[in-house]
Amino acid sequence: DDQVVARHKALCQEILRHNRLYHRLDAPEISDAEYDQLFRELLAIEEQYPQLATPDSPSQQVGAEPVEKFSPIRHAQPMLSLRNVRNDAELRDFDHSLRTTFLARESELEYCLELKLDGLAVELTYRDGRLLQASTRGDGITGEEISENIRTIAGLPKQLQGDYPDLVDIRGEVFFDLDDFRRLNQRQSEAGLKPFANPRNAAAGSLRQLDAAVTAERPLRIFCYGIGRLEGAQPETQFGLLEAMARWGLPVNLEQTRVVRGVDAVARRYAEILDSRDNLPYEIDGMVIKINDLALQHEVGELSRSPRWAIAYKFPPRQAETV
Ligand SMILES: Cc1ccc2cc(C(N)=O)cc(O)c2n1
Repeated sequence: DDQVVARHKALCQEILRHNRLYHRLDAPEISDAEYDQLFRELLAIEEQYPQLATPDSPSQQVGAEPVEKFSPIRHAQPMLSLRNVRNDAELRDFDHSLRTTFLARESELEYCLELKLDGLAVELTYRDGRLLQASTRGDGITGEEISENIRTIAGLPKQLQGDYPDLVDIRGEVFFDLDDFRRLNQRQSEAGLKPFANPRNAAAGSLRQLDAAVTAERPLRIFCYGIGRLEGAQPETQFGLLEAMARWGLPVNLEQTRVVRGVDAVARRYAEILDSRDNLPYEIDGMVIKINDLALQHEVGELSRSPRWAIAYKFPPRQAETV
């Protein structure tokens, strides 16, 4: 009767709307349990009134659903996380422990200093200069396969150029420019959708979209900062590695990177960045400090989950916005 037909129509609309929100915008408004309840009610009505199970009913499209999740990718070399220091005293401990314990050198160490982008870490595997696959960091050992989505990032070359290696795992941070982030949230609100809490969540949400067409509408950026496997000539220093990646055509934040000697110069650069971070077009949450000489990095080695030769010097949490 009319009431059943009306209920069936309402269920179809609600279910199709949820599919769009969930699969295309990664912003569901009802829980999976509520969604399942709607679907069960729809199937019950169509069991009683088979004529309602028309081709455009959600019940006829099951199976056509895009993949519910990403396939797992095991990183050939684990993607290590960075330990943190939060003040100059801890920074000096880090430097002192390196110079005395591991390198038995009292002389000053040379460090490569980068901005620490507040985004999502990814790994890009290039074979013969072409992007073979891309994955999120995940737990450092296994990530999610997101090659389709990564390919939508403007500025990321499909083909490396120059003296690129036969095979290289590039590590980088995917992020949003602040202006693009604000515009995206404007669009979210206009579409009656939940805005993203911060640029990092927006980058993660945009990159982990099941539908790459949605990712393509998101102006994601990437800065490459390191490598895993590299079959080819090894650069001598961290800065040299960054220059090589830039030469191959990869986006690298070279002009914001410094090589300095001694911990005092590290502290000075940190103060400089902390002071000027609000002028940057993207969010950073600190500075990355790495021993510049790659042979020394290998000599110093790694802890279970983090390099011994690197540290993140984090900024203090932002003061609550003064109203
Ligand atoms: C080894 C390592 C791990 C995480 C990193 C993260 C960033 C970053 N978020 O910018 C930069 C780096 O050079 C990193 N380096």
